[in-house]
Amino acid sequence: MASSIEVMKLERYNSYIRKVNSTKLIAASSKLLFRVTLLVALLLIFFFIINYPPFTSSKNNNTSHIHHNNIHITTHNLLSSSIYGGGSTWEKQVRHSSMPRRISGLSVLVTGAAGFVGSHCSLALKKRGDGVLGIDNFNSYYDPSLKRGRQRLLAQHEIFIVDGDINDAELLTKLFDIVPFTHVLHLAAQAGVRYAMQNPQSYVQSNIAGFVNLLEMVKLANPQPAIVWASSSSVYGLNTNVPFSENDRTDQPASLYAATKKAGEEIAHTYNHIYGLSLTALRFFTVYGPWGRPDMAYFFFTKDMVQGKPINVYVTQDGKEVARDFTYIDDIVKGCLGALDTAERSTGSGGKKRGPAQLRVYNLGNTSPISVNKLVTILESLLNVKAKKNVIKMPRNGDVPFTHANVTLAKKDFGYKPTTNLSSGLRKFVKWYVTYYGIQSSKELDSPSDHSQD
Ligand SMILES: O=C(O)[C@H]1O[C@H](OP(=O)(O)OP(=O)(O)OC[C@H]2O[C@@H](n3ccc(=O)[nH]c3=O)[C@H](O)[C@@H]2O)[C@H](O)[C@@H](O)[C@@H]1O
Repeated sequence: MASSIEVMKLERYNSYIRKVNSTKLIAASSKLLFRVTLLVALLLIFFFIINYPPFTSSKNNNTSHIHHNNIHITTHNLLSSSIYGGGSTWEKQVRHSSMPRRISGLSVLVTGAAGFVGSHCSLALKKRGDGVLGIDNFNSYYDPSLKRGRQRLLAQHEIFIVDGDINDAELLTKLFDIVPFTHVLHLAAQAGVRYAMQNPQSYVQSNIAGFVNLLEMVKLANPQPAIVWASSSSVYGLNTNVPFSENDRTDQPASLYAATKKAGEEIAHTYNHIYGLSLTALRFFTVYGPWGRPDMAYFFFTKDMVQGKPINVYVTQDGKEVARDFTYIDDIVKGCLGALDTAERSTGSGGKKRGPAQLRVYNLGNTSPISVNKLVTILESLLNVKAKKNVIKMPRNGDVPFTHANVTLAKKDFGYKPTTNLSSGLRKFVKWYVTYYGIQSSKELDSPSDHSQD
């Protein structure tokens, strides 16, 4: 009996000792955990500082005179790390997105990547194994949710778009510091011919100041990428030679938009001449297609016709039909990639020219002008609705009566050959439109007769 009591006592004592020990163990391990957490936090802070030096490298000092004039940039300067992500995740995304996945693949910075042409080109480049990094300021010139939609599409293909402005020298310098881009596809711009009368400054800010800022940064980048950029058929202005050839005069712009694009071509000449930048201007002719721009006639005609609203169809002052060389997006993308692939290297380094560099200008059009009236007829049959047309004289708002591209040069230099006619291109657009906006599809759209030209 006595011995069983002793056994119980012993057991109780043992369990007491176990409790004391485990309490000590918990206390010791929480101390250890605290120290490890502290160490990890210190290490993280250390790596953060190493990865993100302040924006005052020697390279930036070269450009500091530019920043001082720019209020927009000064604000960013203070907030830079919070605006640009400021963590290694952001930098990893930048590197990952711009890394080519094929041997001799390009590494392309696409400005305006959330735009119409920018998003299509980014996808095409990525699909063939090139590295693509986008930059876009997601401005509200037209519905930014469409731009966010394009961004989501690109993200599915592992293309990262930096939320930023081409006027931001700090940001561009940072991107060129992180990535040795081989090319810049510069498509960021204030587009639209008629809007230039409402907001002229936005054209100067994007198409002139923004372009110069980009060129200043490219000039200092090492390696210096080649630049392919979007000019416009509107530079032909009141030119009457048809079809428009690159040698025709372009000194009679009919809108401020056209004047800023023409200014871009002259600025390109200067940077090529002084700094040895390789520059190729592509004069796009009224580009249309899925994921297009809602400010363009074919897009808002579709919207208004679906909603039963009237549309204005312009005719010239003497009552003639207005026509455009409407060009399908896939053809434009092929042209952009062809121009990138044949672009020679920039020859400068450290902001100094080391030899002559390539300077090119190409028309990218469809070579078959179609009247706006005909465009409306095609839309009527695709949407199965009758348009409520107001036929009015073209207001004096910068529009030109017709455009028509001669693309011989682009064909010769990189095999450019448009293959989509307006009917089949619009069919693809309308198909996208009704799906994207959740509109009941008409029978017409589902029919298989999808004839491309040629
Ligand atoms: O190729 C180009 O250079 C330019 O093409 C388009 O400019 P635009 O050809 O004027 O395209 P839309 O604005 O879509 O106009 C197409 C046609 O519809 C006509 N239109 C426009 C608006 C309207 O209400 N009614 C109408 O008949 C215009 O006069 C024009 O002939 C783009 O908006 C520019 O950004 C681009 O640079």
